[in-house]
Amino acid sequence: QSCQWGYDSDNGPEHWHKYYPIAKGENQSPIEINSKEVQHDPSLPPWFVGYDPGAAKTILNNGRTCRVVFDDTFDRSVLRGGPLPGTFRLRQFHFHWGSSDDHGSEHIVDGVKYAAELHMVHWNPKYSNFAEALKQADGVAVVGVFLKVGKTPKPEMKRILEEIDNIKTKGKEAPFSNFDPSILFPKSRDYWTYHGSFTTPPCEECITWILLREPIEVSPDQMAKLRSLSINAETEPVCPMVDNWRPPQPRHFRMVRASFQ
Ligand SMILES: NS(=O)(=O)c1ccc(C(=O)NCCc2c[nH]cn2)cc1
Ligand SMILES: [Zn+2]
Repeated sequence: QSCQWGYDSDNGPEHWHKYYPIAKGENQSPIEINSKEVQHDPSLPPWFVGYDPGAAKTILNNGRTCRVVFDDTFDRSVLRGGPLPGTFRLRQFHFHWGSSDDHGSEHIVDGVKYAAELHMVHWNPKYSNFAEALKQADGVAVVGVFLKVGKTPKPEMKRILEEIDNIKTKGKEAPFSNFDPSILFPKSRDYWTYHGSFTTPPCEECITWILLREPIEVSPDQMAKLRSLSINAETEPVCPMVDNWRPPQPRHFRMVRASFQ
């Protein structure tokens, strides 16, 4: 189907606006973070999470990313504080990564592209559901964590990467229980925050981004494992799931605030 968006030259980020006009909006994500231009705001409060490991449900390959889904039918796993008005419910987390270790993140910091970027997606329960929340400017909050390649594997990634063998192709899903995603956070809580959008179509401009300054470190083998996912269904020719990132979008008149000095 021609409007099936993706990351190839014929359906990638340069084409998205044809079916999803918001993609050319003035509050699009990702963006480049330039330390010299951020507004240091010491009054920005710390953010907190209270995640219930029992809320984890499944891990799936949707043909574009590897996503872990949580029960968000009540305030079971929540994010609050920081720039947010009230508590936001954790719905899912997923990743974006490159075809090699030198690129793959969506946000770029002072010219640095990380190998991957983890997005923890939360929505504002003052709206009746996620579909309603994504129509509101304060509807969604995403915590972004950069993945940097180093020698030491991140043991907390083990569970996720072990499941990958069961969800190699598009549409595959496996049970994924008893997982507290806060173990994936780095030590520091320092963050940048700005108002933006989904980095995938329809690119609604409903997201308060909270980007953690400190990357987590993963090993080359762990990155290779992510790259062993395929975008095709089981019956189709193999097509590796790599480079599922959107390039930076114009910042326009948006301010990026830093919680740290
Ligand atoms: N990369 S990201 O910005 O964190 C992000 C987070 C969540 C979604 C998502 O849940 N998409 C399906 C539901 C939907 C969105 N808009 C209309 N339906 C997409 C991208
Ligand atoms: Zn994402």
